[in-house]
Amino acid sequence: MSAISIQHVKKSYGSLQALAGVSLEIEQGEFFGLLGPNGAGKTTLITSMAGLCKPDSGSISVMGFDVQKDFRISRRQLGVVPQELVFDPFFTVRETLRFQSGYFGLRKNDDWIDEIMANLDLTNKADSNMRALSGGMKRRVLVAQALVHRPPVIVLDEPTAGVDVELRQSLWQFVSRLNKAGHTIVLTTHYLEEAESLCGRIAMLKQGRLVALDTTANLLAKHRPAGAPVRVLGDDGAADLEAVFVKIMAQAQHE
Ligand SMILES: Nc1ncnc2c1ncn2[C@@H]1O[C@H](COP(=O)(O)OP(=O)(O)OP(=O)(O)O)[C@@H](O)[C@H]1O
Repeated sequence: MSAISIQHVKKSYGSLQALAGVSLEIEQGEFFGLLGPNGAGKTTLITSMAGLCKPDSGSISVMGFDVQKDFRISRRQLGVVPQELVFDPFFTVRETLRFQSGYFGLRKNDDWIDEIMANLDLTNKADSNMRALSGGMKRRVLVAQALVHRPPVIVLDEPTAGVDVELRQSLWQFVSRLNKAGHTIVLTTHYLEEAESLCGRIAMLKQGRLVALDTTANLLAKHRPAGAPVRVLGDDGAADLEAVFVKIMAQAQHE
């Protein structure tokens, strides 16, 4: 069974086609990258996976559960870290996480909440009000919120936008650990060096269409600019994937 199965998904907003028929299987245990320029349809696809946006046609299942027909159980399989900073300013961090646990019917979740907070360096902010936190701290709480119900699949929509180096590193260490523990990770990011070093497989979207889908290693090998030296993945921290991305997007323009 795939972690996420996307079949022929189409979605339009008025005359704008945000998803033009996307099919994609993400296997359990993958660290999967969903890349594409602004407006490519990444967030629309993610909100559709979470059952929060209803495709015009096609279907999506998460861990075998259809997101429309089995909304509640499929939603439990998924932890989504949204792109926008959404929070209730009157709750403390701990209250926010308890409230989120309650949303999933979980009581007595404090041990896990403590563990998540410790991993995200939030412990000393546990009793701070959300409105008093910096943007980066709020983002950590969003990540924590996505994890309270221990979902097997974790989707991160640009989690490192506007985040400092330290949080990025601790966030990636934590997410990598979750991946090693068996969680499936789906990541969208505009930081291609992050995708290159973290993701085993990558899909690229452009104007609602899938224009590339392969392992990161294959994408790098196949689309390497002619004459460029072959390098070990990530050996100097340079974003080779950026050149690949630009090339694939330019090719897609002419199709
Ligand atoms: N609620 C909405 N109403 C109208 N148009 C929308 C809505 N949500 C998204 N769109 C449009 O659908 C297209 C895809 O948007 P989406 O947010 O999925 O792209 P994205 O790949 O996540 O972009 P970004 O990298 O900027 O976050 C865009 O052209 C966007 O303007």
